[in-house]
Amino acid sequence: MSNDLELFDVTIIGGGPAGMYTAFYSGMRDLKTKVIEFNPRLGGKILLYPEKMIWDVGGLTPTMGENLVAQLEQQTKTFEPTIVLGQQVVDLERAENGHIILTANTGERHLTKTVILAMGHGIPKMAKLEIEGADRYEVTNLHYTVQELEIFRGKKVVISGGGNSAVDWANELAPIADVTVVHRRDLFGGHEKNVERMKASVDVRTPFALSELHGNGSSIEEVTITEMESGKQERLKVDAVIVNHGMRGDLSPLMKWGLELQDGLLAVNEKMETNIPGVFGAGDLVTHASKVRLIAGTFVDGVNALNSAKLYIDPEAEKVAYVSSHNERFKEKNKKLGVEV
Ligand SMILES: Cc1cc2nc3c(=O)[nH]c(=O)nc-3n(C[C@H](O)[C@H](O)[C@H](O)COP(=O)(O)OP(=O)(O)OC[C@H]3O[C@@H](n4cnc5c(N)ncnc54)[C@H](O)[C@@H]3O)c2cc1C
Repeated sequence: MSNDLELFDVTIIGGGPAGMYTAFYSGMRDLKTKVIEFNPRLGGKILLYPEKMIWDVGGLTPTMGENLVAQLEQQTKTFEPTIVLGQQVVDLERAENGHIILTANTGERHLTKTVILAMGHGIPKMAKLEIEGADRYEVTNLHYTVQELEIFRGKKVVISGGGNSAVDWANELAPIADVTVVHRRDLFGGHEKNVERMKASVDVRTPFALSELHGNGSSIEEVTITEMESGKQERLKVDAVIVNHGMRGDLSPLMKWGLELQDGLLAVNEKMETNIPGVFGAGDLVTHASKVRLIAGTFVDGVNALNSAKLYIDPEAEKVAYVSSHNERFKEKNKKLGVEV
């Protein structure tokens, strides 16, 4: 059944920051590696915020999302892993010899000794604004992501939502636009510093919900916001509305594959092992006692998952890779960079 397929040591499902960095580290540990990503390009959720500044990745001064994706992509390709784009893995089964066969939505099958699941929240879909007829404005001034900051310059922008993304966009837009944030609770998600910065620089309306859109047929001109308890309403003039009500992904295939979830996420232990031998998890997808739900956290998960995969394949292997300066595989590469080793 699987004789015709090329065997890989590690197959990583998901090409976001967790999957990309894990592929690089897999090369450092000399494993034959494949990455399968549903989207036509690598980058994961960072592709949703190409122009946002990222401040909290160690060793990186503030970097735009798209630049971090470019750097990660370059690093991912260091050891020339096989990268498969545009395929969603829909099935995972064990072959008779213990290897694992993955099947994609295209029907293509992939054979591997181990799997690292780095699927974030599955194929993410933005939670839509639950106001009738809102979808007609999606082609004009109702936005679910911010691809380009400049289009909001000098505009009256209402942001609906109170999570990380809403706070981040409010801060990014504050210097160039007149921003009002509408949120149904008083508490906001995200770093405390960012929340403080937002409160100091934009108009924050809580506890309010966006309840009506008033348009001229093609674009929104005003919105009604309603106070949660009193029902008191206000109308605000707007040039653009940004909705950040979170993302909904579908992780139900994981259960079909026999994987255990906890709080809707993939349950892993401190070695990033799932309940299925040879299958590991990393990144936003997983939950464990010391999970850090940030890009930096995905890197640590990825290293631990990969080291566990290495030991699964070869129980005699070193537990971790040596630091990169001691890695044989970098000697040639250092020479090409003109660096003495
Ligand atoms: C607006 C916003 C701003 C943020 N800002 C920051 C910040 O400043 N600093 C920070 O540290 N973090 C930030 N984050 C969080 C950060 O982006 C995530 O923690 C990170 O992207 C998680 O990486 P990941 O690889 O685990 O998952 P993801 O980035 O979600 O990538 C998962 C990938 O898996 C793919 N996939 C899913 N299912 C399948 C399948 N079945 N088959 C094939 N492919 C599949 C998806 O298409 C996706 O590309 C922000 C998030 C958002 C939304």
